[in-house]
Amino acid sequence: MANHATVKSPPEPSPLRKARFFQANMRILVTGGAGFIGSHLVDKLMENEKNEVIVVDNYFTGSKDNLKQWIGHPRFELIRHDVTETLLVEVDRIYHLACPASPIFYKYNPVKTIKTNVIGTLNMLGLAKRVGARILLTSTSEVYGDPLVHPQTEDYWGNVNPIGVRSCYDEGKRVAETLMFDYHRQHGLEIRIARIFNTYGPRMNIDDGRVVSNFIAQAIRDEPLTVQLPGTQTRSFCYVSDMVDGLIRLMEGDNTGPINIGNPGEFTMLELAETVKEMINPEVKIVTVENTPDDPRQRKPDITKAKETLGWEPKIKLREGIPLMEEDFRQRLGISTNKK
Ligand SMILES: O=C(O)[C@H]1O[C@H](OP(=O)(O)OP(=O)(O)OC[C@H]2O[C@@H](n3ccc(=O)[nH]c3=O)[C@H](O)[C@@H]2O)[C@H](O)[C@@H](O)[C@@H]1O
Repeated sequence: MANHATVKSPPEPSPLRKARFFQANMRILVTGGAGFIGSHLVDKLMENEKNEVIVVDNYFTGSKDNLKQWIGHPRFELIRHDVTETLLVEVDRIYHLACPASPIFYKYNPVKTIKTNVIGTLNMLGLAKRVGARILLTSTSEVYGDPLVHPQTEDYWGNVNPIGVRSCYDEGKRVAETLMFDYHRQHGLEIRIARIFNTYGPRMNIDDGRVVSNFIAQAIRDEPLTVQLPGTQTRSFCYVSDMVDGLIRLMEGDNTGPINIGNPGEFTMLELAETVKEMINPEVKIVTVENTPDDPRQRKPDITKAKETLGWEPKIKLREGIPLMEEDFRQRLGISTNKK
């Protein structure tokens, strides 16, 4: 038998060995990641090349448009999914944001809102337990209801109407917090709870219905700014990049929370209207309109805990944030300036 194998060429490496697999250090799920805060959080998480980000969203208030910069990116996945249904994905971190946040939208289908907060959070906790992920819930300043303590500290238990039109959201988030702590105590889950105070910035839905987006859109469209009565009610507005920074610090720190994340700069709604008028359209009218039931009269976060445990405090003042949002709204509305 002739031996033909005189010169042996090395064996071809298998296609699997040639392929360069992406190795994520951290696989992160963001529920509600196509929404306003969610999409800014995704932008920040994607900056880190070691992160792989999976977004689930049902697009009720979120939009693919907010994530168009990432669609097709090898470290990014987008899944149309409603958190009231179960989900199984292998992840290390879960940022659980999914829930409509604007009163108009969360009151539109209150039963669905409470299902999202209760069943949605149960499903995400079940997932966290199964895959051993750390989970962060974005709760809300609304858990304080119409607060009798001012500013609000995390140990204040709140003043919430359990049967009011806002309770699908307020009580829903309160149950979500309870579930988080029960899973923590009963199953040893790693949990984080952020209590988010009114947040604003680019990508808010133009017809979202919340006050900053309403006033900015109205000023640009030259329509009267609608201050809901009495106009002396207060809110404290946090710019979205500060919020995202706080959420990531909370997730990666070692305090479970709850921790208030918000900007303590407090304004009445009349002051906000005057500020928007002065900065965007000095000619625009300010009118007063009826309010909705159970509107909290005052709200301002005490952020001592965030400062001490996360080394976090907001950087962007309202007067710095408004022009950034104005620019985004003008682009989307296709209105360059008010003055002809
Ligand atoms: O913006 C947010 O992050 C919060 O928005 C809502 O809370 P709320 O404070 O009621 O938000 P807005 O609807 O923006 O209302 C704020 C105040 O502005 C007033 N408002 C609203 C809209 C408007 O056109 N004019 C106006 O004066 C309302 O009466 C209220 O007193 C949600 O319930 C919170 O969960 C969410 O975190």
